[in-house]
Amino acid sequence: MKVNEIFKSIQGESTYAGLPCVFVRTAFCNLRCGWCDTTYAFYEGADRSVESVLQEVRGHACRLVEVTGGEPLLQEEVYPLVTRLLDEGYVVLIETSGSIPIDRVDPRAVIVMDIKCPGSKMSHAVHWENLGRLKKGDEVKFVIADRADYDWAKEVLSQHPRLFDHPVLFSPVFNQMDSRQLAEWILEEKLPVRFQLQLHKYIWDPAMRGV
Ligand SMILES: C[S@@+](CC[C@H](N)C(=O)[O-])C[C@H]1O[C@@H](n2cnc3c(N)ncnc32)[C@H](O)[C@@H]1O
Ligand SMILES: Nc1nc2[nH]cc(C(=O)O)c2c(=O)[nH]1
Ligand code: SF4
Ligand SMILES: [Mg+2]
Repeated sequence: MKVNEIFKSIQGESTYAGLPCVFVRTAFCNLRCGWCDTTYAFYEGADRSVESVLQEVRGHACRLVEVTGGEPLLQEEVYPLVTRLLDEGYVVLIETSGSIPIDRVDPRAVIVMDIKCPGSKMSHAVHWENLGRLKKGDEVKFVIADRADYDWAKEVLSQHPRLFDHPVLFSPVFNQMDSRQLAEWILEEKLPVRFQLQLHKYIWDPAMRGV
């Protein structure tokens, strides 16, 4: 499989945010979200075997692993990789765009699935059948670019109330959607969602580092 990078960091997203985590970032993506912060993974990647990826992950001595991308579910070998990681006792998160069927993923993995709002320009690619395939422990994320996305996400939630069986993350588009404004909408409207920031950007992004 084509792997763009493997690195250890503080998990910046989802209910696992704040935990040390090893990231396996695969290359290529079938979508082009207008606000994507990982365009460098669209084409760049080294050919790696499952075994060599496992070896590198083991070297980080960290029990939480996130497989992300690019779009990880595009790569055939991601499925056996995830199973091997789970067999070795890792907690495995999969960050996916929601555009690829999730039914081939080892059910022991935690799926963190975006539902792409119109502001991403990729709403047409939502694989709606995925919503009914989410299992206990999986999480859904709406990345909010503006009020239109916020209203669209509310509408999706009203049409699919079972989504609230999962953590529903509302995440502002970094440096575009005003975080305070999004938080105030959620509070004013008593929306039972989980507001999130991309924690890693507040730790390492030079522009965001507090003085
Ligand atoms: C880079 S994508 C890789 C995994 C998969 N392709 C996906 O979209 O979930 C990982 C996550 O980064 C988040 N993301 C990417 N760019 C962002 C941005 N500019 N602002 C906020 N979140 C962003 C999205 O929530 C996305 O789910
Ligand atoms: N620290 C850190 N946490 C993350 N959580 C999800 C990420 C992603 O790009 O999928 C990500 C990332 O790129 N960095
Ligand atoms: S699906 Fe993920 S990797 Fe692909 S363009 Fe969108 S945010 Fe970027
Ligand atoms: Mg990222």
